[in-house]
Amino acid sequence: MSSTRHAFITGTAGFIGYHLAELLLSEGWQVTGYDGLTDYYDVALKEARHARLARYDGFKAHIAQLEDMDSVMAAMQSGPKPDAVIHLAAQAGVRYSLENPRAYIDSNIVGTFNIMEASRAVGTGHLLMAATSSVYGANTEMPFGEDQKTDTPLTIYAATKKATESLSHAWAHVNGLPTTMFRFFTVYGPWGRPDMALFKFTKGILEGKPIDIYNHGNMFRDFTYVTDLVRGIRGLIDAVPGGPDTAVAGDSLSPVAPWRVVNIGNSDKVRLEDFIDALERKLGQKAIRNYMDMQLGDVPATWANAELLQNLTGYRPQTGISDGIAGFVDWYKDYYRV
Ligand SMILES: Cc1cn([C@H]2C[C@H](O)[C@@H](COP(=O)(O)OP(=O)(O)O[C@H]3O[C@H](CO)[C@@H](O)[C@H](O)[C@H]3O)O2)c(=O)[nH]c1=O
Repeated sequence: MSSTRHAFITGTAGFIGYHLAELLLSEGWQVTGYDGLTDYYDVALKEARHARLARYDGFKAHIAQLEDMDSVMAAMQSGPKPDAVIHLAAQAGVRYSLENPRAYIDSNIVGTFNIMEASRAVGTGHLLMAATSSVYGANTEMPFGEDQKTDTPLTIYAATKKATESLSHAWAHVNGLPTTMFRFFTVYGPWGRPDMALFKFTKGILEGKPIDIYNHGNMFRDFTYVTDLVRGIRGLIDAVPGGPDTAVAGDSLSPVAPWRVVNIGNSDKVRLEDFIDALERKLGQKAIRNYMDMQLGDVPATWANAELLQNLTGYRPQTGISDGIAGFVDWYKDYYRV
């Protein structure tokens, strides 16, 4: 019998899914990717990520929508039974959910249920799915811990992700399917998303155009470097939730299901203005700053308590913003030849 491990990853043409797939492929895993290549942002960037994964023999991609249950099931049954299913595909982005809320219901609720159902049907050993730090919504107690209430989401985006935490808990209870939910904190780095702040700021500064800075720069984010993030996910793949007697210190493990939720964040509260200053230093160019008011749906601050991740995996993210920004800018200049 082959000892090669098999992962089914959704969103492999996306920012985080691409990085995770590359990490597992480099470790010798077989990876089945599933991605809808939606045009929420530049499809060429998504195709370029997939092209890099295609250099590995162990990678196979299925291009279809999450909402298409027949395709999800066929893809999941196409290879050996996955040791882990890691669901990272989503309609992402906080602000676009004000414009097009239905896209979030379709992709994040219906699509996530399809992944849950297919995971149960094939009997994977571990289902891992992305929620978001945005579920902490209007909470003000910092840092955000997994034991806090998350009953005040500020956008439909956050609400759909919170809903998937509830749906997956019930699913894990009913089916005994071990499930880990992640709450990510503003992930950034090479191959990043064009709708996110670092990409928009870098592009604007290099083109000599003004950059829009929300809430006059008076916001805080726990910026998490993508390489650190996928190392955290990698550790959690092997931290399969079991019964209540397997809980570690500070665990969010459910008393009635093999289910837990884990923050993956840098545990560092960075002021947006300081982040932009660091970007200017790396680029050697000043930004033209267009200060704006707070945007509807935005949270003023995020800051992760990452102790549970450390207790489960022995690892915690550690890249500071100057190294992280440098990693992004070097990639951006190389990829766009500027
Ligand atoms: C796009 C944009 C953002 N900002 C500000 C808002 C935030 O304080 C900060 C970072 O914004 P973003 O890079 O869009 O990230 P954020 O709002 O935290 O949301 C991200 O992080 C969330 C939490 O992990 C994810 O669920 C979202 O999918 C992801 O987009 O920069 C600006 O000032 N101007 C901008 O144009």
